[in-house]
Amino acid sequence: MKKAIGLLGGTFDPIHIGHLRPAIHVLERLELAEVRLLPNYIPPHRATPDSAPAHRLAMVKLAAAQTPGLTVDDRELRRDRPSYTIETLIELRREFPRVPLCFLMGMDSLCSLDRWHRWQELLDHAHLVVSHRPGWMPEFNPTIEALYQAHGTRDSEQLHRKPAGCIYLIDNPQLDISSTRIRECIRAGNNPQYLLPDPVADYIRDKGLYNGPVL
Ligand SMILES: Nc1ncnc2c1ncn2[C@@H]1O[C@H](COP(=O)(O)OP(=O)(O)OP(=O)(O)O)[C@@H](O)[C@H]1O
Ligand SMILES: O=C(O)c1ccc[n+]([C@@H]2O[C@H](COP(=O)([O-])O)[C@@H](O)[C@H]2O)c1
Repeated sequence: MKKAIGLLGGTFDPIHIGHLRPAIHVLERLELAEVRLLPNYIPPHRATPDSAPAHRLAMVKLAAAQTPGLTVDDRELRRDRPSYTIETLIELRREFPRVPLCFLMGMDSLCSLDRWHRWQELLDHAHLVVSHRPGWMPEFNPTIEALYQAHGTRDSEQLHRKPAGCIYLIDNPQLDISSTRIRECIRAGNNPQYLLPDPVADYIRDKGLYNGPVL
């Protein structure tokens, strides 16, 4: 079987170290072929992002350019409608019929997975690799608990033996960073250095995103 592909979907408004360190950790620990960063167009379950899709994509590209193994997949931005993960996974599965696909997410995303569009079908097309996130204990509601009982594994080899169907909680270094906090930091006129890659911070400053000063 070909090497597994990692997928990290997000609004990335903006992309930050809390996305990138877990992505690199998973890439290396699970020996993935790559981790594709998939910026969404219209996030299904949240308010419209502050910055336009083109800005969010540009920042994701700047972040990925610095790191071997991280690539950018802009397919959701080419669909002019809410970015439902199930549609993305079905499309990718058609392109890679037998390759293991690992959809990466933070613990916050797993805890609310039962509110995703056609969530029962997600594991037919991909594994879920879940990073711990400060403030989010793996305390599942009964539906997610049942899903985890049926699909959870502690054996990472399973992710390579099967193309889809496992939930794997990965023990990653935890970083208490969010895009919300970064937007607030910039809005308050504070310095976001070391929370996100320098080229992304420069881009935000140049474009005056999040009401920061345009230089
Ligand atoms: N610090 C973090 N540690 C682990 N996973 C994270 C972290 N930040 C984001 N993620 C995960 O990355 C994915 C994309 O996150 P998203 O782009 O919404 O970032 P965010 O920081 O949660 O944004 P916001 O604060 O705007 O809600 C989600 O699956 C989320 O759980
Ligand atoms: O498909 C859904 O219904 C769905 C609901 C919520 C989130 N998602 C996806 O989960 C990823 C993280 O979302 P977010 O809102 O935390 O940036 C991103 O790829 C979203 O498109 C998908």
